Amino acid sequence: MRKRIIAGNWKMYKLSNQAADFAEQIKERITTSDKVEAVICPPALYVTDLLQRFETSAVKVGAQTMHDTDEGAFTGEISPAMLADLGVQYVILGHSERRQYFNETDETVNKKVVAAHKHHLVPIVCVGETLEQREAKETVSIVSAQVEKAFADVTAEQAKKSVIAYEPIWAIGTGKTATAEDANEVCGAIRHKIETIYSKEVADAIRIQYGGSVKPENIAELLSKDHIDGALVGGASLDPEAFVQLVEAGTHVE
Ligand SMILES: O=C[C@H](O)COP(=O)(O)O
Repeated sequence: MRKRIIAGNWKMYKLSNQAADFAEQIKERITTSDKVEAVICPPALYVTDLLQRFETSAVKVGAQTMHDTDEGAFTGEISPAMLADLGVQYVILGHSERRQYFNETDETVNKKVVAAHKHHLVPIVCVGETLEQREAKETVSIVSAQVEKAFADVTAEQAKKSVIAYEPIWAIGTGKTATAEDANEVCGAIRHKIETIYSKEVADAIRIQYGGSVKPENIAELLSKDHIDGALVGGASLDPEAFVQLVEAGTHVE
């Protein structure tokens, strides 16, 4: 069975003392488990502090984005080499907010996925359709194309270690969740796409999360589905109690 992954994407929320309080509240409550891993992706400014606070905890730290080159004259950017140097293990790439507000494209996402693997960072590659695309029944073709482009030049061994987050854009921060059946169907289509690009072995190994208004109240049903290996959580991950409950669901749900 694939190890589940519950990742909190804090986006641009929390001041430093709030980030520290959160870490202190959860660090001893989340313990190492064979079934689930927990990742917090804070604003980049807090990465170092959280890495220290979680040093003896099972909670891992991820970044929300990065540049695709090791260094250079790119004011304001953070490189994969810098993240790896600090001990960051995960990086969210191609989140729909990055695509919408910061001009990220399938091509730039692909460069970042390749760069992440070069530095042994696990990419959480986000894909998802708009409401318009869903209504036009284009969901599977859109996410399949996003996956294909994101994984260009990524080896099978690297793909196996990757995480894909299926996040329907219309479900992000809206309180609307895809039904567990719909989410599972799309995650299954993504797994099938990975099988056609690589092999069944890679498709069986890669972890696919669902994201979009995931909360303690709806995570159990989502995790009970075959193709859903975890969640990428925005709003609910800001609350320590809710985050602990989400991770606990990862160990309890069959
Ligand atoms: O990265 C997380 C997603 O954008 C979901 O955010 P949300 O849980 O607030 O809907």
